[in-house]
Amino acid sequence: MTRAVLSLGSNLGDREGHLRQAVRVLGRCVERASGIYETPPWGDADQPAYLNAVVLVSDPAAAPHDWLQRARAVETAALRVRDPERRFGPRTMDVDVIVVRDADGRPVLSADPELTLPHPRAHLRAFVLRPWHDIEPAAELPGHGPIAALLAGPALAADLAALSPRPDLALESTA
Ligand SMILES: Nc1ncnc2c1ncn2[C@@H]1O[C@H](COP(=O)(O)OP(=O)(O)OP(=O)(O)O)[C@@H](O)[C@H]1O
Ligand SMILES: Nc1nc2c(c(=O)[nH]1)N=C(CO)CN2
Repeated sequence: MTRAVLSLGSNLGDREGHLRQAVRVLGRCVERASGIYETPPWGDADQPAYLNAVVLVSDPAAAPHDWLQRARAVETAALRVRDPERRFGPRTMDVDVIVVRDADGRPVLSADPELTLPHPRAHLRAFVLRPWHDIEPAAELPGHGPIAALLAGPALAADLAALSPRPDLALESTA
């Protein structure tokens, strides 16, 4: 049994459609989904704005690496093409595994480059922490403390101010 926090991002094509497709592909393991934010590109400014969201997922049968496999399946479903020249470049779909917790709620720690846990850049990314905080306000990022404190700190203030909630969009169908 593991639970995970997954970050979803898209800045090419039907961005909202890609995020909604991600939720569909992840299926019944999605426990909670955040609202959608419009966010300026991080790490490589010369690309369109992203839509970002976060989902909390759980599965009695999933090991930590299964979440990476599922993340890749979601990216493949959105026909993501990797550009080796642009590490943080544009993409139809990006799914990052932010944290994984075991059945007792303990965080899984990993230095494996294939699956580093927690995600090594999550603490720098308002586009991850803000939607995550909306759906799990008391969450902690192992090694960095409460996400509420990270969001209140000076390092993320400018990025946070540049995020725009998109209440006109939703991850899950309300029909
Ligand atoms: N926690 C993690 N979540 C997702 N991918 C990870 C993680 N830890 C390591 N990786 C590895 O990172 C590699 C690059 O993934 P990807 O192309 O999605 O990176 P990126 O989205 O460009 O950058 P970033 O990981 O900073 O968001 C993948 O091969 C994957 O195995
Ligand atoms: N705003 C924003 N910027 C990014 C994102 C993302 O999801 N949102 N993903 C990236 C891939 O590493 C690089 N930059």
